[in-house]
Amino acid sequence: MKAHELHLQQVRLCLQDKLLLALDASLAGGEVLTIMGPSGSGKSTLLAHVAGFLPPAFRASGKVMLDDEDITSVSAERSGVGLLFQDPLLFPHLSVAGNLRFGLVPGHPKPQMRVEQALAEIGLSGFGSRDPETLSGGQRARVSLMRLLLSEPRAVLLDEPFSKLDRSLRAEMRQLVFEHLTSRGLPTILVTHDHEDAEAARGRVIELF
Ligand SMILES: Nc1ncnc2c1ncn2[C@@H]1O[C@H](COP(=O)(O)OP(=O)(O)OP(=O)(O)O)[C@@H](O)[C@H]1O
Repeated sequence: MKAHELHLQQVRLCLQDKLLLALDASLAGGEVLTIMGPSGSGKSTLLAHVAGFLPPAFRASGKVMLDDEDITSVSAERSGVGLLFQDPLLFPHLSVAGNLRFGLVPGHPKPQMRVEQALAEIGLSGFGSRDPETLSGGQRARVSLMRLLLSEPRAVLLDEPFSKLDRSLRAEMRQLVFEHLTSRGLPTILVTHDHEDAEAARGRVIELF
């Protein structure tokens, strides 16, 4: 599997002409960069910028490069940047298998087989026809992760992805997420308030102020 690289080149984000943050960072394939900092320091805004949907109230300079491609202001859908948030956003009108199939890259040669395999990879074989609401929080989180992976992203942004999970599930989910992302060579930016997340990510930590 090809490893990708993500480069934030002298990225500066301003809100009403006031500098919110300045960041210069390169992420190799499989590397997780953790961003921490107090509420309002700009963590989610940074992710929004990398995902290409910076709200109009902000001004940005610098470049976001994915491999050799300039993806500054390119939407995540088009740039191949995958997102995982606190709440697993599964479509309620689709079955678990339907949700996974939705993530699958268009034109996949064997969608049914890939979805079955994906369910097995997250320990949910036989759950394909279930409604997402009938799953536990941890099961929904795993489906959400797998749907992201099936879309074959080139980089991933995680915004507090474990904060809504029970403490007991958090460690398990952290391990699963980081194992999958690093083994696929995906550069990842993790935003979190939780030092245990940062430890599990085993990468650099940048603190915003
Ligand atoms: N759409 C917007 N328009 C104007 N200002 C905004 C907008 N979104 C966020 N802000 C402001 O930008 C600053 C950074 O917000 P941001 O959500 O990035 O912080 P954060 O570090 O992610 O905070 P938290 O840890 O609470 O999620 C805050 O002062 C916030 O009020």
